[in-house]
Amino acid sequence: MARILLTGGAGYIGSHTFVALRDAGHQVMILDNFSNSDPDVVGRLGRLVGEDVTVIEGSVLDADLLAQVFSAEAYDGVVHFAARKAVGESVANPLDYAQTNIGGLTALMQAMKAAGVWRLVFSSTATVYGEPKVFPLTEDMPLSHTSPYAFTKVTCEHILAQAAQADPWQIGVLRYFNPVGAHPSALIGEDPRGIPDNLMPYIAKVAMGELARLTVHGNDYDTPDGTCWRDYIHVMDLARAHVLSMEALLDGRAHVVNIGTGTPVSVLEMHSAYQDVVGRDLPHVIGPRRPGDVPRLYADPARAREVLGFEADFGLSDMCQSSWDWVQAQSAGWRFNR
Ligand SMILES: NC(=O)c1ccc[n+]([C@@H]2O[C@H](COP(=O)([O-])OP(=O)(O)OC[C@H]3O[C@@H](n4cnc5c(N)ncnc54)[C@H](O)[C@@H]3O)[C@@H](O)[C@H]2O)c1
Ligand SMILES: O=c1ccn([C@@H]2O[C@H](COP(=O)(O)OP(=O)(O)O[C@H]3O[C@H](CO)[C@@H](O)[C@H](O)[C@H]3O)[C@@H](O)[C@H]2O)c(=O)[nH]1
Repeated sequence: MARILLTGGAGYIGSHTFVALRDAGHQVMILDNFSNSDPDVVGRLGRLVGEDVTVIEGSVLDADLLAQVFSAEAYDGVVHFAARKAVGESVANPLDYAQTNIGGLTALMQAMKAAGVWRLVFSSTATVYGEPKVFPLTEDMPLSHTSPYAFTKVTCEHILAQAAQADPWQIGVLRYFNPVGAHPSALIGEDPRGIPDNLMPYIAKVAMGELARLTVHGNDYDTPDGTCWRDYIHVMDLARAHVLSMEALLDGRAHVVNIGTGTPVSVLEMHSAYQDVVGRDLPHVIGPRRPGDVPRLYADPARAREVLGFEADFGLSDMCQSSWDWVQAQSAGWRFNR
């Protein structure tokens, strides 16, 4: 049993990881400023783990708060989710993204260093591979960036590598591919504000009748059906990867790994799989390409298997089913009464 702090633990991936770490027998605390999450998630996490959950409300940019947090409790490690993640918004507000994502990491690491807490799991992304030409993507490929958001994650990875040269850090970098789906209880899931940018939440809103139709962003890419390939990973699998990552660090095994399934899925294949789960046609039209999209992005998952023993359990229909259960539960409003 380890004592673990999750920054951004009230968010989409953090909340699922909280449950997975608790289920694995660890003691877990959350630090979150709720800038992109609903405080109601705290009650729902309490239901899932069967006892009250307390969240330290505040920012990873607050050095005084971080010093208090690390002096109040002897943590064995930290999983750092807290960040801003909207690519388009990062183009409009690059300074905010640098401040939260890079400044948040350095503030956290300074506080951890002062407290002698050296184990850190970091949320990275497939977007650090830039516009790759060779597939599947392996971890030794060069890093680059096509947005301020990606720049912050590439920079964070460099900072982590440099810090590990200077001090006895044990760091796990997880490069997530496309996380989707929700907890089978439908108590926690992804709750995008406004019109979703991402494919599965968008299809879910079409299925709910909240949006009229999916626009497929381009069908003239160099893929079999002309629509972009991505490597979608169930958030339950992703959450489990964090447990394995932290346990590897407790065992002295630092790592940088892709977390994906290794199976590319096109936009039209995703649309079709969601239709199968819902049991009816979901309207879609073909639109122009979305600026900045890369045609293909999928992982070589071999290193995660070798280093962490991680392999995805869930397939595309499980991902769609859990998303569909989640959005229906949200809409029915019975999530608080279960
Ligand atoms: N969801 C994805 O598609 C995806 C893909 C690759 C990487 N990531 C990375 O994974 C991490 C988690 O992503 P997510 O999808 O769960 O995002 P999310 O927005 O749902 O969760 C992030 C959480 O961090 C909190 N937060 C933000 N700024 C904070 C601050 N200054 N101090 C304290 N808390 C703060 C938010 O309130 C939120 O609860 C992020 O670092 C993101 O960049 C996400
Ligand atoms: O309404 C929509 C939304 C998306 N797409 C397409 O669906 C695919 C997937 O798009 P999306 O779900 O937005 O994911 P990505 O653009 O791959 O980006 C996500 O996945 C990356 C990691 O792979 C993260 O870095 C990003 O933050 C995260 O938004 C792309 O081809 C999009 O053009 C559509 O055709 N119509």
